[in-house]
Amino acid sequence: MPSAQLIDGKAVATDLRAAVAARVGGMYARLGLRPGLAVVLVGEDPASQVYVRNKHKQTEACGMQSFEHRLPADTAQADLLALVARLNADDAVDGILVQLPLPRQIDAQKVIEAIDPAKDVDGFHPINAGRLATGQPALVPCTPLGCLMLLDRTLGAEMAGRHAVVIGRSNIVGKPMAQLLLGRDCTVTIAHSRTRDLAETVHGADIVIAAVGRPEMVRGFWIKPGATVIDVGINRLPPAAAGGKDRLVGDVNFEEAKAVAGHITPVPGGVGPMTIACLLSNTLQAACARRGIDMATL
Ligand SMILES: Nc1nc2c(c(=O)[nH]1)N[C@@H](CN(C=O)c1ccc(C(=O)N[C@@H](CCC(=O)O)C(=O)O)cc1)CN2
Repeated sequence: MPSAQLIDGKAVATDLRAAVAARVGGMYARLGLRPGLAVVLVGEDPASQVYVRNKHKQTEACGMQSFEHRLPADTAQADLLALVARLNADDAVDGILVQLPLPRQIDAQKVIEAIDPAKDVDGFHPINAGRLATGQPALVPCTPLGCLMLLDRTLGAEMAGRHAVVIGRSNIVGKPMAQLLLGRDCTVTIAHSRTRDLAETVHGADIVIAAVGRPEMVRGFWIKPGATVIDVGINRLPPAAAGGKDRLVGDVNFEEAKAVAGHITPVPGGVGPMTIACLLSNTLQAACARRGIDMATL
């Protein structure tokens, strides 16, 4: 049985963090400036706590300033908006990220729209979404940006003219991913939970981006032989055997798909590590843009 080549997101993320750290070092040596990233966590969601801790560690490891703000789960929306306003006004802060999901009493869209678009390192603000959609320079959401970097390394110019199917239409992954693929001259289909004949649609794809949030939904027989499969899903399942550990699986049935695909990302170790590496890259980009520094000169 042939087996797909694994796309090693962990290794690509390590390279990207090293490239960011080198430029941050250059910025400090020449200008005495360190980019600053503020991360806000509301509540105690266990997965979010891990992601925020990793963001803090990796931000400091690449030489940037990390400002962490932890608020209780019952924080009022007005208090979170007041914190965002303070971070917008703080010149030491180049990037602001409010960790999602937020507790129910807070309207996430209102919070996203309160962030200064120049500091919106998540790329979720409508200004950045609009810039991406119209082909202008933008801060791009980290997970789809990470997927694009993996595709650039795997397929490069071969992406042009290929049929890409994005499964999922969220503002965070599906929609920006489709825009990025259009930017690489792919023919793009956005599929979602209401798509009829999803298996058949996916079977026509040279590139599959699975971002539905349903464990192992994409089956091996859906995949066109030789296709490139990028799995964005991170689903935690109970242990296979009593006393074991939780299992992390993607939105793709990995064992089935790897027998058919040409290239595939694993879960864990595929798209996930790229998300934080791209956040650091976006923070450096925001710091340079805000201060009129040409990043290429660092
Ligand atoms: N404001 C935001 N909130 C959230 C985002 C985001 O981009 N901006 N994305 C996700 C969570 N996330 C970062 O915040 C994230 C998810 C996964 C990983 C990662 O490294 N995953 C590992 C597995 C780690 C594990 O054991 O859980 C992997 O896939 O190898 C990093 C960051 C939702 N919220």
